[in-house]
Amino acid sequence: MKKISLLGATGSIGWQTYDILKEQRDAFHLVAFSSGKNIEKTREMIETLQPELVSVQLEEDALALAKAYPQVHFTFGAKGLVEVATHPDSTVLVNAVLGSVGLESTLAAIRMGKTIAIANKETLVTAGHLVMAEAKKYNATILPVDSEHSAIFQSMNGENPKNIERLIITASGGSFRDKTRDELKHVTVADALNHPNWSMGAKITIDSATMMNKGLEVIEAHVLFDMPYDKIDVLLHRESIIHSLVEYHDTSVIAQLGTPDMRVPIQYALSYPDRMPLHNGQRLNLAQIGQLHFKDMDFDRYPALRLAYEAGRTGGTILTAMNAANEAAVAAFLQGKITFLEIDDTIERVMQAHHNILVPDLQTILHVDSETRKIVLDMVK
Ligand SMILES: NC(=O)C1=CN([C@@H]2O[C@H](COP(=O)(O)OP(=O)(O)OC[C@H]3O[C@@H](n4cnc5c(N)ncnc54)[C@H](OP(=O)(O)O)[C@@H]3O)[C@@H](O)[C@H]2O)C=CC1
Ligand SMILES: CC(=O)[C@@H](O)[C@H](O)COP(=O)(O)O
Ligand SMILES: [Mn+2]
Repeated sequence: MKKISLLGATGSIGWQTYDILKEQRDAFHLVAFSSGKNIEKTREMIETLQPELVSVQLEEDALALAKAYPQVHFTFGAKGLVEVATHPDSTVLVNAVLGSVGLESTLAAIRMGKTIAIANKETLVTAGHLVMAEAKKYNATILPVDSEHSAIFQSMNGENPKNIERLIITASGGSFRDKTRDELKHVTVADALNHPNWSMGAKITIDSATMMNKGLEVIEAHVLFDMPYDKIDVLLHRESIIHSLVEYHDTSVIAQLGTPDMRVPIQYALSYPDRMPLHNGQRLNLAQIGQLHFKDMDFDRYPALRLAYEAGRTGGTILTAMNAANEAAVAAFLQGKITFLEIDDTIERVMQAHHNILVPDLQTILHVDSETRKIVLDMVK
């Protein structure tokens, strides 16, 4: 029985993790979870899985829940995320919280030697060097949940990493893949949230439309698999059936395929190195699909991907600045404060003005993160 802590339980990844935990009660037990402001889902998860510890974003919600569920311990805010991540009984942390807010709790769990199943890519982008160094120091295993990185991880199974020629990360192209850049001037939030293949949280769906999601994923791959940026390519693949590929020196290419269902990489990270049947999983029928499509990436069409490669190759606090600028700009777009094309412009302006620090410590990263958010708030008001 693996004992699990879960951050971001009420989100898209968190709720799909809940789906797995409900179906696999003999294998997994949820001891602690965090949610944000969605109290209805928080209550459902408490009643179904009966954890010992729950953290919510607001103190008033924690107090109200404590009255309703006296057998559960409640906490809240940033310290609540750390308490859930470091619950003494859990050996695995699933980090499915949104944004760089997940960084400190991840580091705290790593320092306890826990296995980290990480969906929260912003943590790896903003402080990848710290996360991986601490994981090495404390012998903590980091397992990818992001579909592309799970695919790469699975395609590297049993292989010697020194034989890898390059990683090929697939990209669906997002909500606006059939539009020219000129046609993006007047797109709406509702249009942007309409992803062709995946049902995901709002922020990552917008990232997918700007291609910043792929930019974050290139950096995430560099961090997780220790690959140089000139050996990480992005390939447009409309159907999201091939989740990513690894090419080897002998020209062999190994890929992982499947219907687009995030429960597959979530469950694989939980059951690793074993596999389990997936409840109501839809099997891949390639004959029925008929054709798969591929296209080279166009960096002029998707400048956010170019910016991410630039930040990745530079390294240092520019990664934190880029990530925080993106988080703040996407939030501003979702609130109707800026247009879709202003997301890229905002990130580029922040990056151009940034004074880079090459090997930042945690305090520097947290400072750059909060200062960048203030700069963007000022730019968009
Ligand atoms: N969705 C997907 O298919 C994929 C997502 N990912 C990554 O996984 C992570 C989560 O994405 P997704 O599930 O889509 O996001 P969602 O927005 O759907 O969920 C985010 C979760 O984090 C909680 N949360 C948000 N802000 C805070 C905060 N300040 N303090 C505490 N909790 C907070 C939310 O709580 P509440 O809703 O209760 O307010 C919710 O539980 C992201 O890093 C994303 O890039 C990676 C691959 C695929
Ligand atoms: C499901 C998942 O892992 C997302 O990150 C997904 O990759 C988004 O799709 P695209 O960014 O390829 O549009
Ligand atoms: Mn992904």
